[in-house]
Amino acid sequence: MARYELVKGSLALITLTNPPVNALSSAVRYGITEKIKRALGDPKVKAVVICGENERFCGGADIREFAAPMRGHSLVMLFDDIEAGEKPVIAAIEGVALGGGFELALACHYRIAHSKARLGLPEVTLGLLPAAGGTQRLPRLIGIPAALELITTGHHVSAQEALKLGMVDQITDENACKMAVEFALRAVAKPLSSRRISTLTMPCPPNLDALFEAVTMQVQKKARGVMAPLACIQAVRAAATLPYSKGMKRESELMASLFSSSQARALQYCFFAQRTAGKWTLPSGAQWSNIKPRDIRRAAVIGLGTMGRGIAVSLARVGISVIAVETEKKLLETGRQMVIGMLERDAKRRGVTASLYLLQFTLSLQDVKDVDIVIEAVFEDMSLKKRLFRDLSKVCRPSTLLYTNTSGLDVDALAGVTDRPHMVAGMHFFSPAHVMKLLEVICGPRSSSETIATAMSLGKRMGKVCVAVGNCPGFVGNRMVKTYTDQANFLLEEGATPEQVDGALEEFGFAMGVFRMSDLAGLDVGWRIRKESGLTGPDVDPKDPPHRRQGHRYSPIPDMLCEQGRMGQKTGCGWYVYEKPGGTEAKPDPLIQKLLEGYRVRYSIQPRKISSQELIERCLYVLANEGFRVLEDGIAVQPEDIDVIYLFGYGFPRHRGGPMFYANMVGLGRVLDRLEHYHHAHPDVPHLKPSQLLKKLVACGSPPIQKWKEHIKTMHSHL
Ligand SMILES: CCCCCCCC(=O)CC(=O)SCCNC(=O)CCNC(=O)[C@H](O)C(C)(C)COP(=O)(O)OP(=O)(O)OC[C@H]1O[C@@H](n2cnc3c(N)ncnc32)[C@H](O)[C@@H]1OP(=O)(O)O
Ligand SMILES: NC(=O)C1=CN([C@@H]2O[C@H](COP(=O)(O)OP(=O)(O)OC[C@H]3O[C@@H](n4cnc5c(N)ncnc54)[C@H](O)[C@@H]3O)[C@@H](O)[C@H]2O)C=CC1
Repeated sequence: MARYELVKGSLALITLTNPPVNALSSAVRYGITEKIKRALGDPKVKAVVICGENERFCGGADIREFAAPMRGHSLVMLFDDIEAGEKPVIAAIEGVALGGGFELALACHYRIAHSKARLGLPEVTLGLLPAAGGTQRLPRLIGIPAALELITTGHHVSAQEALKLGMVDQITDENACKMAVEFALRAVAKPLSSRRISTLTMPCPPNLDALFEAVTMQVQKKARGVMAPLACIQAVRAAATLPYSKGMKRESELMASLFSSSQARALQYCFFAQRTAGKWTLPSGAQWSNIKPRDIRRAAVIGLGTMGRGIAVSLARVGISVIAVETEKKLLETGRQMVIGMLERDAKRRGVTASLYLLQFTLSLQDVKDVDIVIEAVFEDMSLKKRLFRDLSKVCRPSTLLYTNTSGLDVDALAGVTDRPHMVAGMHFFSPAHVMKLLEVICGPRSSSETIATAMSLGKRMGKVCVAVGNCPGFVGNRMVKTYTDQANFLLEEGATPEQVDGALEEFGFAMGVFRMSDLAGLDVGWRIRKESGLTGPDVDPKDPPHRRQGHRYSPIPDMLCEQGRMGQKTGCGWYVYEKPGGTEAKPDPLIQKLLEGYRVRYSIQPRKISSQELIERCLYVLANEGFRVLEDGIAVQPEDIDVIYLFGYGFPRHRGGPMFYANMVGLGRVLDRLEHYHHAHPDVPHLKPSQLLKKLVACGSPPIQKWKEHIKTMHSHL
């Protein structure tokens, strides 16, 4: 786990050997401790270089080991020994130096980094703090403000930035290890006292209290209820106010309070869930590792509305040429200007040149005949989309793959009108498509493995987190979110207000509650979908009373808002009122209060006071319940896929892990009990009826989430 070599007769080269990221597992910690002892004790050795195998210095502690209490050699003692040693130790940083890996580098006397390396202390993103001296050494090295920024956000920095901040001593385009060896030979003669970071005097700005207060407020605003960033601030404050040894003690106490917290477990689960979702498998046996995706160079985007524009930008900024198609000159021109503006702003932010030469705009579908793929983003209208897919199969060459960005229509029905049903699938982007990280890739029953692999790999190339899911109305995300918004609407009928429901959800950790989010997205989006599925509009069965549709309870309140032209932020009012159309500051609207009161009177609903507990349980347990049904139906293969969709597409608070992980944390037995209770109270809401899978898991003793897969019938997979 750590290799030892004597080079140039007087240098010990210690290489961490724990692929793929040389994580500091207990075996690695043991290995380095032994090798450092040997190097420091060998009179032939005058200096030491530490590097990592496969051009990666170290990705930090082995996160998998955090599931159990930490055992084995202590990093803190090892790092103190390295720093206190009388021989210069040089960290040769290639690839990454993150978390414990960067703390190891901070304990060394010098740091040489490759120009492409990335460095940082991302522990906070795992619900922890850098507890191997990171919170004490980094502020001493680069000052309190910069250290606070890095430690509380977990941001990685480039080697160039690290050099500017003083985190490394030198950067190189050559092999960092070779450079470090040469550097070490020169360092032998130099005194080490000024190189021991723990002994440096802390550079303290004069207004220390104000600084800590401002950062605390910033953190509380950005990540409400999240513990780790606040603990990070306290640890850095200790560095600023206490001697090193006392600061280390405080760092360790704060880490102990985080280490076994539910937030840390949730955040670490998110880290692995994201990686698990990237490893998709189809029932045919095709998977991420054995199917070659097509190389995509030219794409067409049909429809330059809200979504088409973002999709065009996402493609062009990774070097894919785009032909965008619209129906009218005016719409094409508006779309063109928007896309160009978005690309230019994006390029400016990234310090690159906007790749405008990759864009082409047309009113003729014939122009897409030679592209590798088409992504359709026209109105959510099945007959329009079918017409378009028929035309596309006539226009495009036989090898062109066809994708739809529908938010919930049947992908297979679209495949069925083409001459190439196996080459059709869904690529469901989220709005705004050039910003949101999630991409649901929808596998129709006839979609080929290559079609799916190509969408997944293209998504990754565009910087998306891709999740492969099956084909059903709303797929995973929108199918589930309907149950959540339905509950929120029912709660309004029963006595809650939009601000009460949103307040409870925001307190839980959502950046925006369900009603504020609907106002932002536009209420007309859901209205159009409800009309399309016959829940409102002329297709409604006239025998259905207003609060019942298709045999179940239905809330017509959102439709009533749309009928009044209250479409959300864009019209200046929706569930809330805004200062102007397009305004963002939501204020409670007395007209909504009146509308709700009138509704309750008309349907003889006695309003009641609803607790935050009920608001959260009804909205979130029903969400997880539908997640269990999604798993049961084989629309998602594993709970991690659902959670990743909710984390990246719906703003589910990361420190809660996602709806399925949250249900697991609450306890499946409790979720089942509460759903039974609410279903008993509202028998006309089928989504409150506990799913079979939930009952089965509880009957099996509520296994941990990683084991649920064993209880899901994979032979029914629709992927
Ligand atoms: C009281 C107790 C006191 C304890 C004191 C200890 C305090 C500490 O020292 C705390 C820490 O370090 S916490 C760890 C901090 N490090 C990180 O957060 C880095 C996590 N890794 C990454 O960002 C990317 O993997 C990275 C950028 C490194 C590489 O990205 P890639 O996209 O190239 O590769 P991935 O697909 O992400 O990863 C490849 C495989 O490696 C696994 N992995 C990555 N980092 C790991 C890590 N740190 N520990 C364990 N496994 C890790 C990753 O899961 C993936 O595995 P497979 O999915 O099986 O292939
Ligand atoms: N808006 C959203 O938040 C999301 C929407 N979607 C889906 O993306 C699709 C597009 O939605 P939006 O961009 O919001 O709609 P939009 O109404 O903003 O834009 C649709 C555009 O398609 C154009 N169009 C219509 N027929 C066309 C044709 N035959 N050829 C070329 N262009 C044509 C229209 O002129 C319009 O500019 C829909 O299927 C929607 O369900 C998916 C995810 C999120």
